Amino acid sequence: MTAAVTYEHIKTCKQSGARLGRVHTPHGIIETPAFMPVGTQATVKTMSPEELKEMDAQIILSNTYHLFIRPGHELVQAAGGLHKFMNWDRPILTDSGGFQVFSLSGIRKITEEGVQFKSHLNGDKLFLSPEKAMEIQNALGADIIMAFDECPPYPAEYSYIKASLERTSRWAERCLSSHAGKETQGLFAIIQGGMHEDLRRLSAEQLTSMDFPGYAIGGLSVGEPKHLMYEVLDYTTPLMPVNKPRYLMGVGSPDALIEGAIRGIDMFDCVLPTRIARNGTCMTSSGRLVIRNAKYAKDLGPLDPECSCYTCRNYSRAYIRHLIKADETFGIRLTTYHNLHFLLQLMRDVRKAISEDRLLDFRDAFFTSYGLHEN
Ligand SMILES: O=c1[nH]cnc2cc3nc(NCc4cccs4)[nH]c3cc12
Ligand SMILES: [Zn+2]
Repeated sequence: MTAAVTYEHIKTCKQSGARLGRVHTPHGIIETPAFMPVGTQATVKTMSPEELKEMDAQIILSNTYHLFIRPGHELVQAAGGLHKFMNWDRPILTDSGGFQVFSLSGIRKITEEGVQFKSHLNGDKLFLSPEKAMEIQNALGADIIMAFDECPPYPAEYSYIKASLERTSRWAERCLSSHAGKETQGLFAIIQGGMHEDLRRLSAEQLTSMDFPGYAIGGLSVGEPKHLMYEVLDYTTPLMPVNKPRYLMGVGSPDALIEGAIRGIDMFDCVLPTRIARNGTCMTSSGRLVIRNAKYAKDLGPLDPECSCYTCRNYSRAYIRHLIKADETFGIRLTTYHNLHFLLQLMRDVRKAISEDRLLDFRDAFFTSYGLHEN
């Protein structure tokens, strides 16, 4: 039986080594490199599915941890699964919950079996394990699901990171066996190993020997300096199979998306565009713009003169600033729409630059205009 999720390599950029590809899933094809908007609680905050399609979001993310504690994966399953529940008929990826347990719930205890923790909502004692994470993600029905892993804290002792990645590999094995027979979903493993080349190699070897349909790089975008993240990518992506999707978790900012693509990454996700939109910070072609700033009070121009999105075609900075200052939800909808469109458009431009073998030139031009000089 053919795997539910497969990678099709289209071409490699002659100038940068970045690759153009397609990820085939049961709910459609994803042109890569791709940015995935995050819809943690079964919604990309304030956006409708129609608006997400309008900006051509190809795939969105949702979170196992959040949907497990509320409304519960059984309810979503009874509603026909996550696609039906949230009226999204394109691909969905769910994270496995491990990372959210560590970043959200206070009390927790890690054992070989799994993780005991308290719900950050009501303090209920809960438990997640590789098997439980597979049961939940199977009930939710996402096209791509993630193995249950531990993202070690940053920084952490070498010995802790080594022991943790070895357990993550044993957990990956358990995910594979409990997922067996449910090939309607593609199960990706997550490479750990902190910022150590030998440990990244060890994790990659252990996981690629188990033959997953796709591989993610975890343990990054956890507070480390950007140059360190790029260094880890420099020696980790070459360890990953060329014929499988490569997903960098939790990244990111416009510069990180471009630098990640140059290093062979195919898929990215980040809460940044939606999160900063809620306090009125916008990504524009000449850098970040904080709309609350008084200098925009009478500015009747668009958020970004270079942008063709719904927000920039119909509303002024003065109007959006007024809405944000007045705490009007429509203001957040307009900044969210623009920020998501900005990153989705950036990835369309990246794919075009790869197809024309000029991604390094594109990066230099983008960084100059965005105000990112080599630091
Ligand atoms: O190793 C990981 N395993 C599974 N999920 C993750 C999600 C991740 N998201 C970020 N960074 C983005 C952030 C989102 C919220 C706080 S940091 N880094 C991440 C690492 C992992
Ligand atoms: Zn715009």
